[in-house]
Amino acid sequence: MGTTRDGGPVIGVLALQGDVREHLVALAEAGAAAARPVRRAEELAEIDGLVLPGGESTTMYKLAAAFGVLEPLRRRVAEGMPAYGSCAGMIMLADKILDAPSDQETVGGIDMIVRRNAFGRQNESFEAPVRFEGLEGLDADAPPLHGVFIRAPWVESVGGGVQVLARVESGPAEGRIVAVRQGNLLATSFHPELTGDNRVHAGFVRLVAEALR
Ligand SMILES: NC(=O)CC[C@H](N)C(=O)O
Repeated sequence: MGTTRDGGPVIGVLALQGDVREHLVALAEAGAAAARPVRRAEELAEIDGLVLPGGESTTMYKLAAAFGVLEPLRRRVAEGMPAYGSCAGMIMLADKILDAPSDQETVGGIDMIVRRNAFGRQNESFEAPVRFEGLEGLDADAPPLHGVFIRAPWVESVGGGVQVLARVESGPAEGRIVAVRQGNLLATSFHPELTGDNRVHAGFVRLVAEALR
């Protein structure tokens, strides 16, 4: 889908709820030709890739269903449109979720089980360095990302086609998966959009550009 545009890909941010503005800024800084909010199915047809922001996934799901954007979004993701989800957005991209209301659905696409609010009360919000690999510009030698975790999910388990990009490196949650990639789909438990370090967004912009070729 999508057509090549001069100057780089056009990337949307699902703008139903959550930290939309921060992602728009990060995408613009990371080299997207245009970054625009997306609320409706028609707008979804005009983008080359989509970011699903951080926020609250139960609300995001309900609004996506109410705005009639959930099914079209599932279709475009199934057709191969690149997408990146941070935190609540990661939950939205999971094929299966735990500790969510029983009627909460996702867009899906990544063969993983994600646990909401997984880090528990004591560790509800915290910051930690995250070494990230498997995305252009973010190999094992790159300086770590500053991981901002806010009532964050973790990835409980992944299927065979999913690449693990980062794990928690110390503390009680050591070893837990916090970043993954499956094909054109990318997800992080944490919020690079809140840090001013746009390397994950730059990697995503490149991924979208490559998918257009
Ligand atoms: N910072 C976040 O996006 C938190 C995610 C939130 N706990 C949820 O379930 O959607």
